[in-house]
Amino acid sequence: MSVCGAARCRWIQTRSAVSLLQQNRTVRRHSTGAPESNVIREKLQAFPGGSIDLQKRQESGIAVLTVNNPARMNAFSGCMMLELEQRVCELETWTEGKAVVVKGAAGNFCSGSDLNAVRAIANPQDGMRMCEFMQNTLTRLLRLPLISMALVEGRALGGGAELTTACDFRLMTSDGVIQFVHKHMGLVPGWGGAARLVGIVGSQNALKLLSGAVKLDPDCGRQMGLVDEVLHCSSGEAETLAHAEQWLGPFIKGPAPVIQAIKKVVVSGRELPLEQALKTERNVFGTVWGGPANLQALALKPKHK
Ligand SMILES: CCC(=O)SCCNC(=O)CCNC(=O)[C@H](O)C(C)(C)COP(=O)(O)OP(=O)(O)OC[C@H]1O[C@@H](n2cnc3c(N)ncnc32)[C@H](O)[C@@H]1OP(=O)(O)O
Repeated sequence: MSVCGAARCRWIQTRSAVSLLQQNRTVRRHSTGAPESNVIREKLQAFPGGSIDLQKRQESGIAVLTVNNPARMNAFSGCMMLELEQRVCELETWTEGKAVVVKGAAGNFCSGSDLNAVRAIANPQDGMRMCEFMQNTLTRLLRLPLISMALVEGRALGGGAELTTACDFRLMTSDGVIQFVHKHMGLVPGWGGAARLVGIVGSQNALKLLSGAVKLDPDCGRQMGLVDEVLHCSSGEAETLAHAEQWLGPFIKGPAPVIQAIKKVVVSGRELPLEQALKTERNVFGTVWGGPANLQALALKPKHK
């Protein structure tokens, strides 16, 4: 990414954090004086491997974000965590976009954080820094003005299961498994997955999934409300992705500014206290009222002229 792009990323990150939840007013600093986020960035940089690939399809307005580290079942290396932040940043400024599909490479979703990296930074301070970094990135992913979907083929384990909860929808292939394996690792979710899971399935179900480290198959996932659709397709990744894009079809029909506005009012309704959510809704309404799509729709209703 260019320096300009990186600066814009930081600006957007700051702006969205301030405008939406008014969090992080002060930059926490390490004893060296460097911002905490830079301390963990340097540490994560030391763990290479894999990539986070982004393909933006201008014609459909759908982006495909791929967690790509098949030799380690798509586990997140440190560099991949940093790359995810960059990719999310690119999506934040994609004004023509409507949706993003998050998937794993080579028929698996993601096996969480790379256990080699975890081992090397296995102290509470670095653990908390890494979690804060991933929480920020996944919160930004969930707040994108794009409709997001986790497409779970194969396994979504640990941090991989948490990643699925940072999307608006979850689709699973019939061989898919979502498992919050943290308990088996002597851990709890730390990338915001527990908080989001409670929001999606309720505290009773979340407690069962986390304390039982339940291997959730697609049908149980649907019953619990974690999974929105099960895809029964057998001809490989491309066909599965095509099915997922087809599923998104009705929700992304229409102009990008309207789809993005819809997502924005849902995010504010989901996250903000009512008064603030209502204010945001008015502001977002103002961006589409009298806009091209609105005027075009009015022109198609001659009876009401
Ligand atoms: C945020 C907190 C977290 O995410 S904690 C991490 C949670 N994740 C885990 O505990 C998953 C650990 N992995 C496993 O249990 C198994 O590897 C799973 C994914 C079930 C696959 O088993 P199986 O089909 O037998 O393959 P395998 O074990 O031989 O794995 C293939 C190669 O991939 C690697 N791998 C897998 N997961 C990770 C991981 N999270 N970090 C680092 N490496 C991972 C395995 O080590 C194995 O590599 P290699 O072929 O032995 O070099």
